[in-house]
This record gives sequence, structure tokens and C-alpha cells, in this order.
Amino acid sequence: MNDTNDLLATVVDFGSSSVKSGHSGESTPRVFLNSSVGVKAKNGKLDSGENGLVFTSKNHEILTDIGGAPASTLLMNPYGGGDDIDLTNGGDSLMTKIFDLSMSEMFQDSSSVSDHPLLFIDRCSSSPDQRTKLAEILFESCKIPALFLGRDAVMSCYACGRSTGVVVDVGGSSTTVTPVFEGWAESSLRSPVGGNFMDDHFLSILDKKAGKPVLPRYLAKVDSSKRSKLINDADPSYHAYMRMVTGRYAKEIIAKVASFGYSPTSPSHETLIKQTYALPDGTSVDIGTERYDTGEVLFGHESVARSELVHDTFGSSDPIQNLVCDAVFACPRDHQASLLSTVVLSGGGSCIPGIVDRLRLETENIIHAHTPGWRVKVLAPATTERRICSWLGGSIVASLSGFTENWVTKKEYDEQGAAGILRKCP
Ligand SMILES: Nc1ncnc2c1ncn2[C@@H]1O[C@H](COP(=O)(O)OP(=O)(O)OP(=O)(O)O)[C@@H](O)[C@H]1O
Repeated sequence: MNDTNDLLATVVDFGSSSVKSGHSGESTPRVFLNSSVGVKAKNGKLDSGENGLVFTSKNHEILTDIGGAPASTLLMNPYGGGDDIDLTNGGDSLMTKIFDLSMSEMFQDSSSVSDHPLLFIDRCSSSPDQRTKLAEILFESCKIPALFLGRDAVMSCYACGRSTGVVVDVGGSSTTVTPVFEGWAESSLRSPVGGNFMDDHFLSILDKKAGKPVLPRYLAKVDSSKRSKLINDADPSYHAYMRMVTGRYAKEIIAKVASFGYSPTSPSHETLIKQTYALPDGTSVDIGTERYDTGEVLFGHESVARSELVHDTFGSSDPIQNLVCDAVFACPRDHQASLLSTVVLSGGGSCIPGIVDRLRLETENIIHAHTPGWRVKVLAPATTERRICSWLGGSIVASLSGFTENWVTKKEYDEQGAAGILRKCP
């Protein structure tokens, strides 16, 4: 490898919904890859171990075009529904395979991966063991020449030109709130209500409107006499995913947050013009005030937050304004005002219209009960940047000339192992 000074770095944000990969110094990732992929056995039969399927890249083929894959395809996600990438039970080889696929789309020549240092965006909550294991996989299996593990919330702050702020990241699997003070991440708080949850919630609205479960795309255009066989043959993971994305497409177009509070009976909401949405099978449904319900789940509005869906799935979930206040109040008193004056919105789920004013309003309502003088400011980059905020921060940081000394080179890794990683990427 040439000197790390001379080279563009590769920046990868390996999220639970999508993997964003690109070059440092650029304003958008070159490649977006779905993190859920189809897994097909090369010998035609998937072998289940005692603890479920153990993925081995040697025996399995990865299908990235889920919509185009047969319905019998098993879908897997390296997060496996957890907070961190599952690096056990074959999850490491699944992660490696998806990483390799991203790199082969980015570089014509896969050997280029070994020519560029990698800034890998990691969760703030990731443990030292998780970071060490991640580094081992990236150096040993992915053959990278140098690494920096950047904390996601810190990178999101940098993307907004700040080193202090409270980052509210509404991602796929969850919403995470992390105070960052002068470039150091404090303890995060997390709610399971993220983009996937909102997708399912919006899907339940569509089901109610349609008066029956909405048919996902793979069933919608099929003759009704063939549907039950197709559903029987479909893998449950495939069917559930295709239903979820049906909710997702509609949510991204229609869902909104009521900027200044919500009441289903408020006159302004009652007179709202209904929006017509075409379901995959061609039937149309009219969405009125329901377009606000999904966003309300984030803010814990009583009638919505106590809906069956939230209870069935999680029991309860903290509204984001409470997460912001609790996370800030856990920080030293003299940091609190500056944290609240920079609440940074990040992640795809935070692109829902109306969220900026509402988050400020709800957070101020709590804060002013204690400290009336304090102001809450929400910093929200344009949605094109907000959905890639942590990737963008990584891209900026890795392109700074002074960043060179932060890379952990393969040589350092070989000599110092985990200690070198944890020292340079705290
Ligand atoms: N314009 C939009 N409006 C509403 N939601 C959106 C919009 N764009 C993307 N999303 C949602 O963002 C979510 C994915 O967010 P993001 O890409 O930040 O997740 P991730 O980083 O892969 O996941 P995680 O943070 O859990 O690792 C999806 O649920 C998607 O529907």
C-alpha cells in the first residue's frame, strides 16, 4: 500500500437497513446496498444448525435484488434484529459478503479495497469486544490496509460542522439519542421505534383502510387462484419483508408529523384533504388524518402509542423528546445548555416532514418545566444529507489532511491487536 497520506479513504456506514459506501471527500455515497439479503444454498438445500441457519459464504449465494428473487428465498440481515451486527453464528461471514459486494460495486477491481484505508462507522453503543471483533474481520477477511472506527453520532455532529450536540438518529431498527461533547460520545439511549417500526405501523393503517391485509408486490399481480400456493411456498422472512416495504413506500410518501401537536378531532385535521394512495394490486385507499398517526408513535401520543402494535411488539417505548431530555440530564450540568442548543437530526427515519418543529416544541415543553430560560434548537440538514448524516461526517473527517495519524495500519494491528484499535478508536 502507498502511504495513507496519498490515498482517498473508503467510508462505509453499515446500517441495519442499508449499507452506504463511498469515497472520502465526496458528498454522497457511491453505493447503497440493502442490508437484508436473500440467502440461497449453492447445493439447493439450506442446512439448519441447532441455533438456526449458520451462514457460510462458501456454501451460500447472496441475492441483493430481493424483489426479483423467488418468494421461497430466505432473507437474512447481519443485525439479526439486534442492536449490533451479529458477528457470531456465521453473521461475520454474512457481513463480510455484503461488505465485499458493496466494494465490488464501488471499485471495478476488488483488489482496490486493499489499497484504501477504511473509515467504518460504528455504533456509539458498540462494546470494546464488538469493536475488536469488527476490526479483526475487516483486517483479516476484508483485507483492508488501515482502519478507523468512527462513532456514528460523532460523525453526524461533524457532518453539521459541530463537535457538540445531541444526536437523534432515527434509523431502521431503532431511534438512538446520543449526547456528543467536544467530539466525545456520552451514553446513548435507545427506543425500538425506528423506521421499520413505522413501516409496520403504516402498513397496519393500509390494512385497515383496505379492509384486508394488503397484498405485497410479489402477490399483487398474480392470479388469485395461484396466490395461496405462492404464499405457502414463500419463506416467512420473505413475506414479512415484502409486506413491510409495502408500508415503507407509502410511509415515505404520505406520513407526516403534526408540527405543532396532534389531535384527531382538531378542526384543522378534520378538514384535511385526503390523499389517495394506490396499493400494489391497483386498488386505491384514501388517507386522511391517519397520515399523522405513524409519526405520533415517535412522540408517544397517547391514543397512538398505546395502540395494539406498540404494546404487542415492545410493551412500551419512550418518546424521543423524553430520550433527549433524559440523555442530556445524565450529562454534567454545565454541558446541558450547549447540548440542547444543538439537537442534530440524523438517519432516514428523521426525514419525515414536520419532525423538526415538533421535536423542538415537545423537548422545550419538558425543559421549561425545570429551566424556563433554556432554548432548544434543532439542527436538521436537508433530507438528502440527513439520511446519510453519519456517512457524510465520516467522509468529511477522513478527507482532512490532519487525519492521517488516526489510521490504525495493518502493521500496527498485527503488532498491537485489540489494544491498538481501542487506543486509536476509543
Ligand atoms: N423521506 C423519508 N421519509 C420517511 N422515512 C424515510 C425517508 N427516507 C428514508 N426513510 C426511512 O429511513 C429508514 C432507514 O434509515 P437509515 O438508512 O438511517 O437506517 P440504517 O442506518 O440502515 O439503520 P440503523 O440506524 O438501524 O443501522 C427506513 O425506514 C426508511 O423508510
